[in-house]
Amino acid sequence: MSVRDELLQRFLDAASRGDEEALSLMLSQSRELLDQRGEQGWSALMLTARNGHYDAARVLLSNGCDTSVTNRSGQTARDVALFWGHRHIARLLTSSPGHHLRQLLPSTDTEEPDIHFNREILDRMSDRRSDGEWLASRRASPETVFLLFHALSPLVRSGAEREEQIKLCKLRSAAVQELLTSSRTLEVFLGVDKQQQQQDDDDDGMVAWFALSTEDDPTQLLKDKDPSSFFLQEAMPGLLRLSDDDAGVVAQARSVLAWHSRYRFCPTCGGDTKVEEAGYKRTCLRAGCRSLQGVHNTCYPRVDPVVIMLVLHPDGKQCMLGRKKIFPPGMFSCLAGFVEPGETLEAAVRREVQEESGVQVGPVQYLSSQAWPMPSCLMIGCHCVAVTTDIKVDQNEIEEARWFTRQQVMDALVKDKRAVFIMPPRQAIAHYLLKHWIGCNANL
Ligand SMILES: NC(=O)C1=CN([C@@H]2O[C@H](COP(=O)(O)OP(=O)(O)OC[C@H]3O[C@@H](n4cnc5c(N)ncnc54)[C@H](O)[C@@H]3O)[C@@H](O)[C@H]2O)C=CC1
Ligand SMILES: [Mg+2]
Ligand SMILES: [Mg+2]
Ligand SMILES: [Mg+2]
Ligand SMILES: [Zn+2]
Repeated sequence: MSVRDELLQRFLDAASRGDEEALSLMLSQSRELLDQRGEQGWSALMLTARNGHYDAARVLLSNGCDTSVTNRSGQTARDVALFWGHRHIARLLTSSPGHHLRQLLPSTDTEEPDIHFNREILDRMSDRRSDGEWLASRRASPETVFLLFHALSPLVRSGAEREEQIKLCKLRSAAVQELLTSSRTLEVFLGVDKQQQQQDDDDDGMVAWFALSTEDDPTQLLKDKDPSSFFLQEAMPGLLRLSDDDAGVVAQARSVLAWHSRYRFCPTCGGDTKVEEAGYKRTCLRAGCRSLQGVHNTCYPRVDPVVIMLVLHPDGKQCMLGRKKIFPPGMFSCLAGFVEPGETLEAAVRREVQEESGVQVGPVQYLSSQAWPMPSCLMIGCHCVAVTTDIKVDQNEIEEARWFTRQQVMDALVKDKRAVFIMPPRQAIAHYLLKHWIGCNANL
């Protein structure tokens, strides 16, 4: 008997005896044993089903075992369980493949999280974007709020309450008259204040917000404005210092402005473009350009979908986090990656995890999303369950990836002195994915 056959025999014997520990141990050393069949074409799962070993069958299932495999008589493990009267095991095997891994996913019936960049204090009123007259009246109103940007950085000042917090400078019509008429200014209509709108549904009472992006020399501009104001230097972590209200507005404004800065010319023919729909469209000026026929998505602000996922260990007690080289020392976060064309979210999660960590993923579950305006990502937050556990990182993308226990995540969350890693900041959806997983355990 070869070494391989001997190993398989030992594995099948453990299944016949219902020895869960031996099964787990052997699988952790050689996963390919999982669906292999012995002399009579019987797999380990069939043997647990034959002998009524419920827990051992669960161990095999939680490792991602294939329930559709048949023996030489064409019976599946479920058929075997029914034949020998083990109804509870038959029921276990009736559930869809991956059912047991699926049970490890946290519940999703929660409120939408109020995380950074996600708050919507403005009603975008897209139907007004082409109403030139109305826009002109809003531009002239003394109530209207103008946010100033230079090179995608908002004009801000230090917050009064907390030193680390910064506030958007909300300029009034009188302060931006010159900018409004300058050809070096780009204007985007952001919407109207929702709160104000509720109090007063008269059109003239609406407080409109605009973003103005200027190419003028910022030092010159600042001279005659509030001396304590400044253009925020680094988007990361600078934008994380905004209040939740301000962050939501910046997410919208910065993404649209970033699109303008990258799509100045028509991506279809390279021609000049003109800005329309209050900053929400760029139309090619070259007659006959293909982008003028039908709906061309390059004419509208772009969003890049990115999946971000907390990978759960099949034992349900650990999760995988990774480190990029650019992260602050000690910080570990969820893996993430751009969705590729022609890919579902689930496929993108499986591919990115496999690429970056070598781990294979089974069930995937969406939780919630976050706008991430660096420059225009939509973070799609998911939990997923791994079916393999050996980590082999892609050094180009990730410096290190590790499994962390719930306790280790808890310690990091409360910044306990025993913490072995630093959590991603509370403003990132990665933080929320971790917190949600921890919160779902009633024992903690
Ligand atoms: N809010 C949060 O908690 C987090 C947000 N993020 C954001 O998600 C983004 C994507 O995550 P990564 O791990 O960097 O993605 P990734 O794992 O797909 O790798 C990025 C690399 O892939 C290439 N790439 C492929 N498609 C691309 C596309 N459509 N646009 C740009 N580059 C593309 C580039 O070479 C890039 O350097 C980050 O840039 C970051 O802004 C990332 C982690 C946490
Ligand atoms: Mg990647
Ligand atoms: Mg990545
Ligand atoms: Mg990628
Ligand atoms: Zn064109």
